[in-house]
Amino acid sequence: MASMISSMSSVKSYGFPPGVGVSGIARISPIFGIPKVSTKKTKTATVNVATDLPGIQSPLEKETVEHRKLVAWTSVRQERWEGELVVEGEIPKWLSGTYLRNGPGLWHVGDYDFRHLFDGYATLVGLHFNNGHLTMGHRQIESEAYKAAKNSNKLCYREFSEVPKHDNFLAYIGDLANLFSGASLTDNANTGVVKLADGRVVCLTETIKGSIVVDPNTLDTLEKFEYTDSWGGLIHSAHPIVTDSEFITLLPDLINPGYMVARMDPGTNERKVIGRVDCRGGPSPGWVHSFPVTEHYVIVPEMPLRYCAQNLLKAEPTPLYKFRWYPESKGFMHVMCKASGKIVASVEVPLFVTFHFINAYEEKDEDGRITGVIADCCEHHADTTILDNLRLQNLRSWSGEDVLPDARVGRFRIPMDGSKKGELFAALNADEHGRGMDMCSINPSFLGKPYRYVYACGAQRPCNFPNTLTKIDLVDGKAKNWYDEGAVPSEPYFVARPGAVEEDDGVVISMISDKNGEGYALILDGSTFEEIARAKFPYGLPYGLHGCWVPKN
Ligand SMILES: CC1=C(/C=C/C(C)=C/C=C/C(C)=C/C=C/C=C(C)/C=C/C=O)C(C)(C)CCC1
Ligand SMILES: [Fe+2]
Repeated sequence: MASMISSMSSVKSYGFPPGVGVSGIARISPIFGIPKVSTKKTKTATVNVATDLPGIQSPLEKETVEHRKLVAWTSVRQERWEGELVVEGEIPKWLSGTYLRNGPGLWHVGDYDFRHLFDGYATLVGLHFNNGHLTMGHRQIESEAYKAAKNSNKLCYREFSEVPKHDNFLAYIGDLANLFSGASLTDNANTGVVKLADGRVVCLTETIKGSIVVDPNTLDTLEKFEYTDSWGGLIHSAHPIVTDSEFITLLPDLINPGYMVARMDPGTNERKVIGRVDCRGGPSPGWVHSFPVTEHYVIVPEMPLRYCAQNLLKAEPTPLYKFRWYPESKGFMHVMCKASGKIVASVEVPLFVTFHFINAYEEKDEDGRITGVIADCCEHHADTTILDNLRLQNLRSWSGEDVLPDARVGRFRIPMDGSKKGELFAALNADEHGRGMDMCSINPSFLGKPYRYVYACGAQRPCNFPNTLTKIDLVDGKAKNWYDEGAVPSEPYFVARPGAVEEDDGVVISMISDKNGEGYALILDGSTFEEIARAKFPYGLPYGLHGCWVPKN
């Protein structure tokens, strides 16, 4: 263990209560009153050693960990760590910058266990690449929700499925009022992380207040990202479109069912409205976890899995949490012109369930006229079961059966000739990626343009969660798959080689939780999809959702 940590290994002190570090090098903060972690001293550095940590996991976690060593679904063992990793293989020298990955990594407060993957308090992991060397750090995001839970040892804000318990009826009524004002909603920014064109790095979730600026180098929580406009709203898409020139976001309107599409200029905190889409079905807007854009259009999906005000008010989770499946309300895809805000197409499409759009682009005829829009997503065959699969109990208690619902690259074709209906079909035979498909990335230079390659998590069955990394060639309809038996890889993230011409010239970064309870950073060649390097973490980390790349300088 110690041999993994070079003399550069250090964890800086940020004024946490005194931990167990020696000489001011290693300091950790026990999470929520959990006993302190032991450290061992190496010849050159003090490191936090991740063995034998009584009490570091909650009772339920301890029980399940005994059955299976995988730590993807167990809380992060300490608040922070930082150090250099030993690299096996060779990291290209051109890979210079930081890969940040965010996700819900802490699923309990005191003795209370959260129930759903999406409930956990945000754990930010940074992989800092420099001249072939790799330093890793992780730390908890200091949201109000996290700090309040830490201070009071109980849940204080409404998370994805968890609601604070009320001592009496009056407190319950107060909480309902706070729900309408947004005061009781969480700011636990546990879903993604983006680098804005002006250099700020923001962690995000679906509550607007859960937008938090972090330092990509130290992983410090810097400040809340406050919007200076007066659009208000409580929720937005967790995945805004962020490039070096644009930031586009979607705000569902739960009162007059629809969506506001807005942009924000670099260096500002002010969203400016591009336009509005009125819903065509249902009593409420469809859940918009993400949406795609083309060069000229914003594509607004209206999924029959819709926000549900009644479920928002409930104290106990419903089968679909804050959402409801309304098949009779149908599904629609709307196309809005970025420049004018006008809706240029709005079509009914077959029922669908998707959380992650992959990309979209415009189809043109031989005269260059736009005839249609293609929008690709990770589509769950119009089946909401995946939400239930992502309950922690299900993830932790896998018995070896094949229980991961099928998913595919769902391709929407939206005609631009005024037709009323659009199509939805599989872009390739889903057996190529084991009928598992989610957590995707592309070469960001191809955003909104015709493209060929998708990197995602696929499946080698039997499994209960996507357990492979897959590179899909949408032109040949073929996939290359990476698999490590018993391991859970997180979203593969493509970083292009500077000066690259080919779409897949670059590397793919993922973080793996392996069957022994350990974890490593994995670097694959973007073209061959072969491993080129890996670097073991000091201990396995919890699963994470989405990442971003922050180039040096
Ligand atoms: C906190 C509140 C909400 C929060 C919603 C959140 C945090 C939603 C997060 C959704 C994510 C991370 C979806 C990811 C999907 C991944 C999949 C399907 C992977 C599949 C693998 O096969 C609201 C619900 C907005 C309500 C207010 C309170
Ligand atoms: Fe997501």
